[in-house]
Amino acid sequence: MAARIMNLPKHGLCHLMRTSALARHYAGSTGSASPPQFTTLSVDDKTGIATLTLNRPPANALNAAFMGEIARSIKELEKSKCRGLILTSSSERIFCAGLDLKECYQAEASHLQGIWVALQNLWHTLYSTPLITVALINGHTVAGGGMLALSSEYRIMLPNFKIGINETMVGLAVPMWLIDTYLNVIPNRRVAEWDLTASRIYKSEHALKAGLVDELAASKEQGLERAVAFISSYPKHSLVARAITKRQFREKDLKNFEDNRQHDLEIFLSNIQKPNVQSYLGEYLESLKKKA
Ligand SMILES: CC/C=C\C/C=C\C/C=C\C/C=C/C(=O)SCCNC(=O)CCNC(=O)[C@H](O)C(C)(C)COP(=O)(O)OP(=O)(O)OC[C@H]1O[C@@H](n2cnc3c(N)ncnc32)[C@H](O)[C@@H]1OP(=O)(O)O
Repeated sequence: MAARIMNLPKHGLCHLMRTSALARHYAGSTGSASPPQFTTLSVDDKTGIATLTLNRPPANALNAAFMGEIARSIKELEKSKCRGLILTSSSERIFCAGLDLKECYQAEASHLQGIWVALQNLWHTLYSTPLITVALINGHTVAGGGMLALSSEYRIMLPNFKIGINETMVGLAVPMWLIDTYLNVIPNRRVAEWDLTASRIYKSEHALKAGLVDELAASKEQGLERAVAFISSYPKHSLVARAITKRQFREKDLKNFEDNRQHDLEIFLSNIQKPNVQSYLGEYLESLKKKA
C-alpha cells in the first residue's frame, strides 16, 4: 500500500496522509483534537480508498473520544477528496459492541451528555458523508455498532457473527434518526418496526437473506477485496453526481435529526439516568462479565 503526504495522486482524487502525518494534521488544525488513539487509518495511493480500522479492545465499545476520532477521520478524508472509506475492526470477534456501557453506568450527567453528543455527531458525519462507505463487518456488531454498519452504504459481513439494534432490551427507546437509518436499509416498515421493537439480532447468514447486509465474505481479506470492488465500481466522472444523489436520499433524515437534536439529547439523558434503567444496566454489565 503506497501512501503520500498531502500530494494529489495521479488520479487526482485523494490527498494521502500516513497515520502519523494525519495525527500531526489533527493537532495542527484543531488544536484540541488529540492524535488517533483508537483507530488506524491507511489510504491506498492507487485506488484512493481509505481503510479506517477500529481498535479499542476488547469490544470496540464507543466512548466520546473514540467516536470523536472516527468522525474527525471521516471529515479529514472528505477534505482530502478520497473516493471511499472502508470501516473495519482489528478484532477477530467484535466489529463494535455499541456504546461503552461501562461509561453509561453511574456516570455524571455531563459525561453522559458528552457520550450522546459524540454519538449524534458520529452518526451525522457518517450518514451524510459524500465518501462511498463500506462496512466490512468482521465481527459482532450491535446497537451503536449496528448504527455504524447501517449508516454506511454497503455492508459486507463475515459468517457466524451477530448484527442488530438491541436498545429496547435495555429498556430504552430507539431514537428516530436510528429508525430512519434502519428504514433506509430495510424499507419494509413492518419488518423494521418488529426488528427494532423486539431488539432482533440477526446471524450473518440470516442478515443477508433479510437485506440487512449486502454480501457475505469468507475472510477479512476477501471482504477487503469485495469492498474495494464495490467502491471502484463507481466511475470517477460520476463521483460528484453520485454524492449529490446520495445526499438527496438522506436529506430528510438529516433534517429531521437537526430539528430534533436537542430533544433527542434530553430524551437520552432523562432515560439513561432513571433508577430502573441504571439498575438494569448494572445487571446487564454483570451478565457480560459472567460470560467470561
Ligand atoms: C444503555 C443504553 C443507553 C442508551 C440507549 C438509548 C438509545 C439507543 C440508541 C442508540 C444508540 C446506541 C446505544 C448503544 O450502543 S447501547 C450498547 C448496547 N450494546 C450491547 O448490548 C452489546 C453488549 N455486548 C455483547 O452483546 C457482546 O459483548 C458481543 C455480542 C458484542 C460480543 O460477544 P463476545 O462473546 O464475543 O464478547 P464478550 O465476552 O461479551 O465481550 C468482550 C469484552 O467486552 C466487554 N463489552 C462488551 N460489550 C460492551 C459494551 N457495550 N460496553 C462495554 N464493554 C463491553 C465485555 O464486558 C467483555 O469485557 P471483559 O469481560 O473485561 O473481557
